[in-house]
Amino acid sequence: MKMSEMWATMGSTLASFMFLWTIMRQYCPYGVQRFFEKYTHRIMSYFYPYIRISFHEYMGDRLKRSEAYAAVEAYLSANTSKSAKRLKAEMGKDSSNLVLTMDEYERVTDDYDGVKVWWVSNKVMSPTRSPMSYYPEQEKRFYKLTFHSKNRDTITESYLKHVMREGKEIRLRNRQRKLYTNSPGYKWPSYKQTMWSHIVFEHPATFDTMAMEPEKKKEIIEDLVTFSKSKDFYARIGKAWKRGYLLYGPPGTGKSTMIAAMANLLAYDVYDLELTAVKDNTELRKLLIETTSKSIIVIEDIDCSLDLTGQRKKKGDKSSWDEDEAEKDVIGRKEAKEEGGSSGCSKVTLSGLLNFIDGIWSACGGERLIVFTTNYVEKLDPALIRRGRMDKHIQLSYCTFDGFKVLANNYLKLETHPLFDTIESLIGEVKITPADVAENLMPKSPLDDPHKCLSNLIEALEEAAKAEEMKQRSSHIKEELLQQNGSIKENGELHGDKAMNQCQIWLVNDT
Ligand SMILES: Nc1ncnc2c1ncn2[C@@H]1O[C@H](COP(=O)(O)OP(=O)(O)OP(=O)(O)O)[C@@H](O)[C@H]1O
Ligand SMILES: [Mg+2]
Repeated sequence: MKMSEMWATMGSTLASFMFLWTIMRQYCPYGVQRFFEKYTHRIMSYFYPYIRISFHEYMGDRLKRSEAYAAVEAYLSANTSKSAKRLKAEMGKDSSNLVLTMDEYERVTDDYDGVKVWWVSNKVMSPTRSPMSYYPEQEKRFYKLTFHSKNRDTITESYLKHVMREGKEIRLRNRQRKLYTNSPGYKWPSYKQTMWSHIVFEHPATFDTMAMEPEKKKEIIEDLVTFSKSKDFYARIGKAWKRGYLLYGPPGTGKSTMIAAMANLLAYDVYDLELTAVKDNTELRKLLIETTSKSIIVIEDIDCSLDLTGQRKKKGDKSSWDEDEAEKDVIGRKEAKEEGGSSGCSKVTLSGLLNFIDGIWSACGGERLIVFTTNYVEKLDPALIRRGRMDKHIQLSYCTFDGFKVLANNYLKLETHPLFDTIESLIGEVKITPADVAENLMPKSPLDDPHKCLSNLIEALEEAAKAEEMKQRSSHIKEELLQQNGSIKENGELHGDKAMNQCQIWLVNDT
């Protein structure tokens, strides 16, 4: 057979198939269509020099969107949306910019190392399998990649990896970060598979707006950035890619604010784990498995979460701040949680929590920070916070002059002011939290200028200094009285109380 005759035969066979196919699509039931489609493709593939790869949005019965499809979508939206003529517009992550992607049935070309490929965005209608479904058919979207068979190796071994890597990076950059909670306040719909519920994470805190010593801030930022870039290092040393942070200090010193700043620095999601709402260790593990990488798992106020505090009831504990206040606060918080009705039913144990942090399951996912916060670090079980579990311990403390300058810049846009000297000398003498400084710097009316706000702060500092002095004098007098009575050892409590009453009377008369 001559060459020209062969082409003619092939052409007419293909034309017949195309004609048959068109008729089939219009008049035949879906099953018959699928049968003919299958065989048409087989015959065509003998003559067709191109290879096609499909990326379906949903594979089989899986409810989860295919990651490969999402990566291709992101890649095409960034790389080829300029050449596409029909585009879809969707709201971007901060609801202010539009993201453009290829519209259905649109076709674009891409060039990779001199190799040309074609992408088509497509969809088919297929019958729904669920008898409960209201709709008889459902849309199935997919992207189809076409390339010449001579470039098979370049595309399958290199180009597709490039598309996946770039697509995932674009998705990470563009995604809306989420704040997850397992709080029982949310009612889980029965069909919901996950125990986490989420909202968009939009906390404005950054390390720039955090009031703390510049060197400490720099050290923490470097630690975090190094961690986020250490995938290979962790793999080499055979350790799961995660890091524990313990943030401790008095209330209002910025522990929660720092978690938000960490999440913003690394662009991580935040999982706020309410331990008292977790039924038992199994549920805790389930929650852990459901967390994704690039995230911070937070357990706030770990000391009051459960009975994990070991030495809490030990007498004579010295805490870094007022111990009476501390004791009252622990009990107060614990009671408050119990009133909420959840604390009583949790069976999570210390060993369950330790397993959560560094057990075998904690390695799945990778690139995760685990952060505990507490007001009472010395009351925690040492096993819980030993290095290796909580790798970095960060103390957040009362406001320093450096911290004040950051807040003055945040709240009043001031870098210097004649009243700064007074504040510098006062702030070194008193214990005032950044939260209190911030509150004083906040203008209370439209008429409040920076001078007025700084004067408010000076007033608060002077009051705090006076209170501090009173406290010191009273404890000094108390000590003296106890020594005079010489009965500290035998009956310290009774004499101590009497002495305290006496000294309070003297102080009142004094002032
Ligand atoms: N170091 C800080 N830098 C900037 N702002 C701070 C800082 N500390 C506290 N603040 C301000 O005070 C408010 C309360 O701080 P935050 O909730 O972070 O304190 P906390 O240490 O978590 O307290 P708690 O122990 O009661 O949970 C924040 O909204 C923030 O505006
Ligand atoms: Mg907090």
